[in-house]
Amino acid sequence: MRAILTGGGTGGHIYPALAIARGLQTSFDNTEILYVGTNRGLEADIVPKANLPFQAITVSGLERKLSLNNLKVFWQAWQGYREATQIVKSFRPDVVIGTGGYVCGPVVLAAARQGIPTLIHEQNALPGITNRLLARVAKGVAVTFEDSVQYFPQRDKVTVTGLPVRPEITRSNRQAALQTFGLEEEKLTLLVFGGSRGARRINQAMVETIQYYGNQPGIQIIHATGQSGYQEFLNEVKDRGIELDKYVNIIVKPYLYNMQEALAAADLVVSRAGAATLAELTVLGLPSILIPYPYAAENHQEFNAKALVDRGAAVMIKDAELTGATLIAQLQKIILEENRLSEMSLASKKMGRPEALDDIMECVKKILPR
Ligand SMILES: CC(=O)N[C@H]1[C@@H](OP(=O)(O)OP(=O)(O)OC[C@H]2O[C@@H](n3ccc(=O)[nH]c3=O)[C@H](O)[C@@H]2O)O[C@H](CO)[C@@H](O)[C@@H]1O
Repeated sequence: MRAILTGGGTGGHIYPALAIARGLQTSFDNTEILYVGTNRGLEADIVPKANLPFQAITVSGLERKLSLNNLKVFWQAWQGYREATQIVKSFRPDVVIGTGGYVCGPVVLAAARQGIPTLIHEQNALPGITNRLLARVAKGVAVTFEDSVQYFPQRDKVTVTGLPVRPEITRSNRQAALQTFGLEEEKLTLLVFGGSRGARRINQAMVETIQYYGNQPGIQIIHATGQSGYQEFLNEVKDRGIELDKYVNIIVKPYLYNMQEALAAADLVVSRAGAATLAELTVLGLPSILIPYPYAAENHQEFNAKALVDRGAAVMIKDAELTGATLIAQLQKIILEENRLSEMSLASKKMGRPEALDDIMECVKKILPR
């Protein structure tokens, strides 16, 4: 099996592509993979580190408002398309898979025009522009959320597969995880983080929240501030006269490298609503309070959050409404209401798709010539 994978810009498009690459390597014989991205996207750094061959083409993203710069973008897209055509011709893939981001456009299009089976994977409830356009030419469309099916008029091509999570996420054990953090088993564990880079707004609300719950019996908190927000958070805590080291039930870290353990320890999560995070929460059946990042493209995180809220798996607080007080009020409501946590947890688990990678592999098999 020879496959080209493409997708990029941010980690959100690259990690699913890497998971799919691993899936192909285990599901098909003699798999040879080529990853096509741009030199400016994060993929140029991440993909070679994952030991996959990488080739770059020239493309850049369209500005969402009318601008002269977009003329240059169109020219580059044309150039990128010609480069992609050459790459596809010389690599001769059996399949081309795109996971979103503008680099997918020329690559999937070039493959489709050469009659090569193409699959796209969409991570968000509100599909990105590139994927919406590519759905017309792709042979298969795999989506993460049931809610995004409606945006693809080509219904018969669409399969709801979910988003593959890192394998270690489902392998961790609660008891061992609590031990790692030095936390107690009979307390409710709240995990708070704001996506991979942290979220300043969440950190600000957490100052008051930590003061409220500090040394309260029955609850313990793990809070990841994000690398860049760590010092600022500590300063704000100090300015408020809070002595963090006196709170035995609060752990503050810049980043959680062992997220699988933090999730295993958690009973309730407060976070942004990125697709990877939500896939992890639902695969583990974790209830959550979601605060969508309002500046994500086309506000897609709010659509992601809504998918969980509509099914009773989460509660949403809009970023603009987030304060220490609104967060504490929502937390108290969920914690105190009888059976609320277990009902949310059940609803979350129902949305989880532990077999996402297998289902994507089925989509690949379906589009290959018999
Ligand atoms: C800001 C933005 O536009 N983000 C987008 C980006 O998400 P991006 O990949 O940045 O964010 P996600 O929320 O999807 O993923 C964050 C990942 O970081 C991990 N983590 C986080 C904190 C920590 O301390 N340790 C740790 O390991 C989480 O477990 C998760 O796996 O692409 C996704 C898929 O297109 C979109 O849904 C997101 O909206």
